[in-house]
Amino acid sequence: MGGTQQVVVKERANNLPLFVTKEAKGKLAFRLFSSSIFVGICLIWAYRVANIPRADEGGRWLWIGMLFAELGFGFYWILTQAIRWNVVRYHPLKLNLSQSSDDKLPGVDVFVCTADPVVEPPTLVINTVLSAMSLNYPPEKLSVYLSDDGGSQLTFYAVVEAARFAELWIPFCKEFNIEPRSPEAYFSHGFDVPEETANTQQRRSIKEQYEYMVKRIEAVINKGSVPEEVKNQHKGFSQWNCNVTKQNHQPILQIVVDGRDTDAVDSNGCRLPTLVYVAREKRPDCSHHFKAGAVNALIRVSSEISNGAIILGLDCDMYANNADSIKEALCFFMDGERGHQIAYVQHPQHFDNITKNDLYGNSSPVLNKVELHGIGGYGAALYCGTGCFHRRTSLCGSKYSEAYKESSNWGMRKEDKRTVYELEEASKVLATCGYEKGTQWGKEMGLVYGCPVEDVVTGLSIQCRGWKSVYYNPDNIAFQGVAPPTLDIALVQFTRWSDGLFQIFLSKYCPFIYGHNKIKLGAQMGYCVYLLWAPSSLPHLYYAIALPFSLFQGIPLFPQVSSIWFIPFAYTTFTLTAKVVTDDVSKRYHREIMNFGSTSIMFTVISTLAMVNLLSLVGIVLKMFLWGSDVGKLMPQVVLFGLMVSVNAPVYEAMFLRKDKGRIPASVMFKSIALASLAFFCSFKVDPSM
Ligand SMILES: O=c1ccn([C@@H]2O[C@H](COP(=O)(O)OP(=O)(O)O[C@H]3O[C@H](CO)[C@@H](O)[C@H](O)[C@H]3O)[C@@H](O)[C@H]2O)c(=O)[nH]1
Ligand SMILES: [Mn+2]
Repeated sequence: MGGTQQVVVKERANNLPLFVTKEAKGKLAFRLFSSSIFVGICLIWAYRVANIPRADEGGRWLWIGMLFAELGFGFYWILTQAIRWNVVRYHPLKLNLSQSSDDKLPGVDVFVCTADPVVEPPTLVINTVLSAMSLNYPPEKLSVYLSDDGGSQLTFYAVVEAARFAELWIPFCKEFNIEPRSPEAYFSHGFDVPEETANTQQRRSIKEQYEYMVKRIEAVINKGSVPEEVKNQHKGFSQWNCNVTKQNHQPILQIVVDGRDTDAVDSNGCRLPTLVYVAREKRPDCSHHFKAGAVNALIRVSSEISNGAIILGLDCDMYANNADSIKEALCFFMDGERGHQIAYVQHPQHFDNITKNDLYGNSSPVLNKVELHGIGGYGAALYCGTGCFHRRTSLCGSKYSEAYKESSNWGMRKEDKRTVYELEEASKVLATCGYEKGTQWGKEMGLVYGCPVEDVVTGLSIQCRGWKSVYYNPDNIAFQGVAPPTLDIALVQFTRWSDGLFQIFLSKYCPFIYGHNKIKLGAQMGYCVYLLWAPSSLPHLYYAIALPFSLFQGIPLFPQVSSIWFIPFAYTTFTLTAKVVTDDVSKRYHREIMNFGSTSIMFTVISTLAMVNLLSLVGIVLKMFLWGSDVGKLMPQVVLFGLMVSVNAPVYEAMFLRKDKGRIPASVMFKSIALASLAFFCSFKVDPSM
């Protein structure tokens, strides 16, 4: 081949597309179906408005309430259509990327956040760290940072142990190409190979080493402090003087593995990735902004040490499952045509502890498999906090510009001649409390402060600076986390999210205002599906309350089955989402039985509603059988009501039948019976005609 020809071939290889976009199947069918539902909704609204009872008729206010509830349902439904209308999927073309050489690849910094050694045990944290260190990527371009908001030397001790174990674990992972890359997940899933191969022997030996390490760490945790002889083995421990507490300490920072060091090698003699432990400064009089503050400190610290152009953020329980996830993400960022527009690539949150029936609805299949693709179709994938690859520049506040297309010299890393000590001291300054004063950190730079769901609002502000984002949900799951295993933890999490998301809607970040002319209308609507998640519960609540009362008082709220007006109602299926339906009666989460067991106010609400339904049911049955009352004209309500009562079955069971510790406590039960009876008999007085 002549010289010119060679150049042409090379150029073409560089210009190969690195990802493709595919539209979801069945788009037309969906759009037709969706339009027909819209017609149904309009008919329901028309029916409600046209049939409002006169002031002298019963049930006027109940009816007007229904009108508002159905307007609410309908508008929310319209918002949800925005994220189903245009579902697209992006597919990376990894083989095309592998045609460009390693030295073109950008540096990648992985951030792992932990906050408390009790709630988030150090062995869990180091499994995430180890899984990140062993990702398939050139080690001299990979750095892992652990942010420890617990400021705990127990966690630091576990990290020191993990660094040593990494020397065995990384070559093992790469030699046998195993997945998942978290040792705990790998060994606990029982990958038993029948015949004695080199792999089995080596696996057994590494498993032993792993278990031995876990034992050592647990012994130290049980003791509550690190023994003197262990402390003497690593200079890092000297940073914990007697004044260090979780809320009050100087910045603590230790480069545990220095990736520049040619002597930092694994058992095969290959270089190790950089590993850094950071506990940013904490002072009682200085707000630390939770995870957002921790991530922003890491952004600065990492810019001093490795300055990777790509940042992967992981919660401490999200281990890497797919070993090639970095290269897949790079396909999006490095695509010659569109890559320069992309600020981040978000993976869904997957959990490895989901039970068969997904008792608390944690796996959110509609969200992960449809909606997030749908909003991603507008180039506006949500940033969900964990499992997300960011471009450093866009995360640090820069505006998008076409000029990025020309200037993508990813591979460069500046030569740094400073000693580890000098580097550590320079980095500590960036992790002090005072550093952010008077700067744009927490506003235009880094993660946005002041909202419990800092991630979503940060993603929105990045998009409003002109960037695009990609949602990517590969079959080979990239990251796996831990879903809340009890109902109250799950509810607290949902409350924090729905509350925080609604705050965004009410703030200056409301997508319709903040995103106006900056992101597409469909994306604005899509954001609002989540931001209005909390108020969207109000129409549900109204249905749950109005239905039993109206039924007991004999007020029809729906057209009779024989009426033509019944058709649109039957078509829209406004039933309550049956997240709690399970007939399993075993005790623990893995045996899939609901765990109430606490006196949380949320359980009082749930059981009071269930009691209102139950009392009405008793009332209706009495009316029918004792007084021979005709419930024919109430048929649609009776059906809906029957569904509602059956959805509540686990609640009745937990109140009256169960004896285990997960039952609804007696105090909650009595409270809810009292409240429900009160509400019930008040309504009884209001309408003496029944
Ligand atoms: O002061 C804090 C508090 C939390 N974290 C870390 O933040 C992560 C998420 O906290 P967690 O308690 O697990 O909350 P989740 O509800 O599971 O988090 C989800 O929701 C958050 C927004 O509410 C996102 O930031 C998370 O990425 C997302 O996984 C964990 O790694 C924590 O260690 C800190 O580093 N510092
Ligand atoms: Mn979590």
